Amino acid sequence: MEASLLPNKNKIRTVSVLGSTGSIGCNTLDLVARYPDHYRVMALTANRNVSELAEQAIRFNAKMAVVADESCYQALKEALAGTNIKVGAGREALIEAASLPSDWVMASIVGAAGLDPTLSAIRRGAIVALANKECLVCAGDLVMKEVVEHNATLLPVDSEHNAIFQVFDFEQPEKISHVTLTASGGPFYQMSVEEMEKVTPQQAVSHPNWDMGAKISVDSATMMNKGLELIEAYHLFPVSEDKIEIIVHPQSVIHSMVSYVDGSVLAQLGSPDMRTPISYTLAWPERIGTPAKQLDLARLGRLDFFEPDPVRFPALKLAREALQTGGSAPTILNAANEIAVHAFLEGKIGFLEISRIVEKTLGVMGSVELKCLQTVLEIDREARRISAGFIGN
Ligand SMILES: NC(=O)C1=CN([C@@H]2O[C@H](COP(=O)(O)OP(=O)(O)OC[C@H]3O[C@@H](n4cnc5c(N)ncnc54)[C@H](OP(=O)(O)O)[C@@H]3O)[C@@H](O)[C@H]2O)C=CC1
Ligand SMILES: CC(=O)[C@@H](O)[C@H](O)COP(=O)(O)O
Ligand SMILES: [Mn+2]
Repeated sequence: MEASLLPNKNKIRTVSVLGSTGSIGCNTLDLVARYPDHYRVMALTANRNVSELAEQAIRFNAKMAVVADESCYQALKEALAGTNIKVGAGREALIEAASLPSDWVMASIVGAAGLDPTLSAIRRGAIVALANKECLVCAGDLVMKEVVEHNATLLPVDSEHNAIFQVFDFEQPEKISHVTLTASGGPFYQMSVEEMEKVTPQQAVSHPNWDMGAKISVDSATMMNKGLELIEAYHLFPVSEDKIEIIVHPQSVIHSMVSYVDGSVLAQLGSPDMRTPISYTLAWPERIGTPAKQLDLARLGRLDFFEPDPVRFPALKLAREALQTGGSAPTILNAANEIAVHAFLEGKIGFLEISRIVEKTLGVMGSVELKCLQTVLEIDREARRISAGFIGN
């Protein structure tokens, strides 16, 4: 039986948050802070944000705080001087943080950089709340194999996958006709290609419904986010690629749906606040209260749905084709996308170049079988090198 969060059962769940200074990390700690009798923090990690990490580590009395960027080590050491908090920096320290024996780990580092630490948590059989979708996109088969081998529990945090998880009948998957991922369409859903040509990073990170980190916000704007989520859903749930549909639903109220052979459609709804899906994984298998606003459907009045437009949003097609191709194609897609999004955020390329660079990189690199993690890391590195070569060309 898992740790109980019901009053009087008095069992504390220890938690580590990888990527604690980000949007998901801060929302996770916001919930943890609301239940001081139920949760204790073990490890917290960031990339470079020393001041936020140190403040969190002190506030939650963490056992360990780690920055991925080694040049930030001294600053973190100084910020935590006089405390008992162990300080670390670099990849090895990140893995050490993930390996501390917490019951529950939030995997919320952005990008493929989260793969190694997430695997460390999986390999010790922890309950892993997975926000870091890129690690499933670049190494889904290998990650899921390790989950089974190490008897880890993987709980989807991504709002769509968390929704599906809540309504998916794992006892009879053959009775599922298809699953439908909802997409907001992002900030540019009404724009023409000509208009999208000129959008700025600031416009792209202004998501209409969700408050998220810069990278995923740009992914939502290109709709690559939904492409990554298609691949994520394929690995998380026992459904084939052709049974995963995408529909644009601009209000982000229905977070996703599962359709059954008898015509029933089960959906999870809620106001767009990540504390709802995070709480579902934090308290799992129970539920806890969150400050997310209760839905007021009468006030909302209407819910809209559209077919996605593959011409203005080519990323969707690229991701589906990469999943169909299999092997290393999704790894290449993910790495090239990370490089292109970063270049866009730095003002080096235009918005429409993001998908073009991903397409060109996939065109140059053929797909190979992903036999082991080493191959994933090599393909990831090569795709980053090749896609970086397209920037400015
Ligand atoms: N935000 C959301 O609502 C949702 C996010 N997700 C997914 O969750 C993940 C996190 O997203 P989000 O919280 O928005 O991202 P943020 O950019 O807000 O936060 C990312 C976190 O990862 C850390 N980080 C960044 N780069 C590295 C690195 N190279 N090595 C180690 N740590 C690093 C950051 O540290 P620092 O602060 O020092 O830079 C920060 O703590 C992504 O995979 C995203 O797709 C999924 C669904 C919803
Ligand atoms: C909150 C969350 O899960 C994001 O992935 C969100 O879904 C992004 O919105 P889009 O539907 O615009 O991609
Ligand atoms: Mn999502």
